[in-house]
Amino acid sequence: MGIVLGPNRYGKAETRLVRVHRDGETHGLVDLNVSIALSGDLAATHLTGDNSGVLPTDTMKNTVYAFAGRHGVAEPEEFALLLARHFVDSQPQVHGAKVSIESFAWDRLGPHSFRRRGDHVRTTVVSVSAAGTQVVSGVTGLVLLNSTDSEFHGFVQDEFTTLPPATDRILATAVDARWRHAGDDADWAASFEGALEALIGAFTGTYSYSLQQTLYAMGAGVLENRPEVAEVRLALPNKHHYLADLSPFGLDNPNEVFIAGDRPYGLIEGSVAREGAPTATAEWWL
Ligand SMILES: O=c1[nH]c(=O)c2[nH]c(=O)[nH]c2[nH]1
Repeated sequence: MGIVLGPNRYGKAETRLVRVHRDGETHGLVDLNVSIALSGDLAATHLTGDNSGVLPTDTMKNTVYAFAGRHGVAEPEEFALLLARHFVDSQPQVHGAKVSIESFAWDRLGPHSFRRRGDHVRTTVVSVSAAGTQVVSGVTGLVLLNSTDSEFHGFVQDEFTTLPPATDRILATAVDARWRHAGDDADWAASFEGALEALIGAFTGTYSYSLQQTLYAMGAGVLENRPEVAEVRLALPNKHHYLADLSPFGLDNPNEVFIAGDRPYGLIEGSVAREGAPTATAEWWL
């Protein structure tokens, strides 16, 4: 029986970096969680423990801090590109680099005071290899709710179906969205803000007959507003809200009192792409 080493990669996960940009009295703050995964000629260390081609993950962590000091940290996409290209260009045995960054936003309270924004997290995943350079931006944990303009009926009924048709329900989700850029050069800040606005606008502006329909509208909204984006992928948990039965208390409930469900939840996932856009050069998501 032959045994072979399969695909592998390694790197430092979740390097936490806070960078203060001191511009006189007024400071800027960048707060990142950086994960690096390198792939390439790594068979020797797996098969014999020969580490001559292994750049320590500790060095990768140091590189994050060194680059933050030397170059500053502007947009996460830019910082991820800088790191990914560095590892592929400087290490002949490294053929692919994937740098994933979570960015935590801080709102300004004063020239040097900040309050961490508690809701969504901005994400980026940059992949550099001979196949190309791919930049994916995204957002996770963006919790949205419409208290009306959502229906769900006309669905399949089988012997196990008990769900009543809904003609006026709450639609709520925690958006996990990623969008793949056609190129590797963009105004990353404007692109992110525009995509976020398009996602929110499509969620709030769609009269929905299913979360699937809302998902498509959100993906299409990003593509319509952001020409630099090639494909949008979304994972939308359906945060169910169940109408509370108040009849035991002699009360009616005209769609006002709800039980916020926790689990299980519906999970609606899908991709919306621009026809003719460049295809992905690295595995990304879904
Ligand atoms: O928007 C919805 N899509 C579904 O597929 C589904 N299934 C379900 O039970 N409720 C819902 N709601």
